[in-house]
Amino acid sequence: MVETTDQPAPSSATYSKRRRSPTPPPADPYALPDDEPVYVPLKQRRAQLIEKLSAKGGGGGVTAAAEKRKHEEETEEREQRERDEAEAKRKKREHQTLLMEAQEVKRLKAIEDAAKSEQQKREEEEAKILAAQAATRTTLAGAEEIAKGIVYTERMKTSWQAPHYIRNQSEEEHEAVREKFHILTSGDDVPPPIPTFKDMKLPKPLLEYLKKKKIEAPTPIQLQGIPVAFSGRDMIGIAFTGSGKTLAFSLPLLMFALEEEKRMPFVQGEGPVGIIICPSRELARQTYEGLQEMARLMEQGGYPQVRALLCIGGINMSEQGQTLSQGFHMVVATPGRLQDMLEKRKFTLAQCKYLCMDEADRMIDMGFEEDVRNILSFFKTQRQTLLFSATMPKRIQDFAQSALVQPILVNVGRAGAASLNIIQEVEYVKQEAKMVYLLECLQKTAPPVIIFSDNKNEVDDIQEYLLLKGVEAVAIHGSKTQEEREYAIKSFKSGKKDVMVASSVASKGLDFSEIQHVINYSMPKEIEDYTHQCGRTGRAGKTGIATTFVNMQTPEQTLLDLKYLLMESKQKVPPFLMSIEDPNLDANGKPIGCTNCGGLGHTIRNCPKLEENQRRTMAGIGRGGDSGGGGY
Ligand SMILES: Nc1ncnc2c1ncn2[C@@H]1O[C@H](COP(=O)(O)OP(=O)(O)OP(=O)(O)O)[C@@H](O)[C@H]1O
Repeated sequence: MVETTDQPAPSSATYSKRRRSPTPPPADPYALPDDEPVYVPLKQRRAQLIEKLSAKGGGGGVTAAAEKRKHEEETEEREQRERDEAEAKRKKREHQTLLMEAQEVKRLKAIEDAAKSEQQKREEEEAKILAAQAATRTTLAGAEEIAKGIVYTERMKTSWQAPHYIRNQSEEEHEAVREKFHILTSGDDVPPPIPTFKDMKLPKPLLEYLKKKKIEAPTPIQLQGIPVAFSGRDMIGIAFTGSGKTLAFSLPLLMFALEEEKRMPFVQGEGPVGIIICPSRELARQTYEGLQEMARLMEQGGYPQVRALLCIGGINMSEQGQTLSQGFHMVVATPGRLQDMLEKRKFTLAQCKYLCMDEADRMIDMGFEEDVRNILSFFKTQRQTLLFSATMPKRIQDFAQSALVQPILVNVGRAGAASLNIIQEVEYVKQEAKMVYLLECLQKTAPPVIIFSDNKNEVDDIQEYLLLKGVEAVAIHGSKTQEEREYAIKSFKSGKKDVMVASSVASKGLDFSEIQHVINYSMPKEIEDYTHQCGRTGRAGKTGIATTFVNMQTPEQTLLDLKYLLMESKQKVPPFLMSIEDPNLDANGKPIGCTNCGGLGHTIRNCPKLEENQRRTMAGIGRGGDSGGGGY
């Protein structure tokens, strides 16, 4: 039967029984129409294709693998690129933060700086320069001590004591004595000053020796310095030129040597018990001769024999063969030769307990610092260390503290100031007129006269000129041979020659008796040199004259240093010096001065000494250039 289309409309029941398509889900507004192609991302499509191709196998497999590799590489590349970009962004952000931070610090500092006074700023700057200077210097101790971290903290002990009546005096009474002699001290338990040699308990032959030399009462540096040294204390002794420092450190060494010899006589290979290091050969010889003389007199007075060795360059050590073979108690040396002898094991410092450095500041400034450090490494035990000089800038004092144990500072007069016994005259002399004027200037006093020049050629020229004019003159400077130097010193000392022409360092510390007149043919750049040069006259309480030539070629800063030094030493200041204005005055109109060298006419920022030190470092100069004394 064929169903026809005119059948009645089905009932709902019938309708419900018919197969119908299921009810569609609620419409998704975002759903794609069924016939719309679905979007497959490229990555996925590629993967599908690769999969398909690899399923087919054969040659297609190779291509698929290559495709896959390529795809992986690309992915890797892209990911790396993304990582790099992220890192770059992070860095940029970080950099920006640092930059901002730095800008903020700068801004705050600017506010702080504006609030600071000029003086504070200057002080900070100077402290920086000083610290930079200090950083170039390392501890003044032997390499072994530094390596092993050995630091001595206890003072050396001796059996010496001040006489009972002095010990019983109050500290106020001791202070009154110091005040009377213008002695300043610092440090713990400073031994009392002793105003007579007898009360220092010196043996009779020594007292007689001093009397014979017309040394009746101790000078200020001696009356305080000798008790400090006798007590075994480390010390920095500062006193003006010609004030008797040599005796202040020679006497204690001699007494110590006698004590040791008495305890146990020295035989070959033993000793020394003490050394004195000097910056020049001449100065070493002078100190050695003084020690020898005192030792001889002691022996004649019934005390045991003590021997000294002179250890300087330019002499044949075998001349002292007997001393070397007998064992010796004391050594007076220049740093270079001493170091050489120690390295060659000619003797050791195993028993050495006393070390004195004369003109310690110059020794360090002249480039002997490393030699001194090497020498220190030969010490086997703690020693008593004494540093002496007429000038001792703070930087050297600070540096030296590292080598000293609870040191005592004994200062007579301001460090660097010239002796008050010298009349200092400054004369304006044109460069071309100097030589001729020199002859006239020589008439100011009777001989002996020393003329200083800072230039070796000039020293020779002056000597030649004077000889031509019939003046008995000798010359000394660093390029002269040892014989020439010895001849010059001997003939000048003995009075055979009237005038000595010297380069500035050549005769520093030398004690020529009764020099009447010092002529500074050119004003030294460093004011300390001026002090030392003038100090060749007016020694041991005598008076003397120092004449200094200046002219247009003398730097204004040097003239300012000179002006202040003259004012400090209560000298007449010529009007042309007086009229020089100081650009570095503090708020009270006082000179700021230099914390490095102590000169008052400049600040550390333009210190000639610093410049000279830098020049030396750059040039790699050690051992004092034209030392004239030839430290070695
Ligand atoms: N107490 C004293 N009384 C008189 N004269 C003395 C006294 N002590 C030392 N002298 C003499 O004074 C002179 C200078 O002494 P010394 O050479 O020790 O001075 P200095 O302070 O070392 O000088 P410089 O710093 O120039 O080296 C010497 O001739 C010395 O004999």
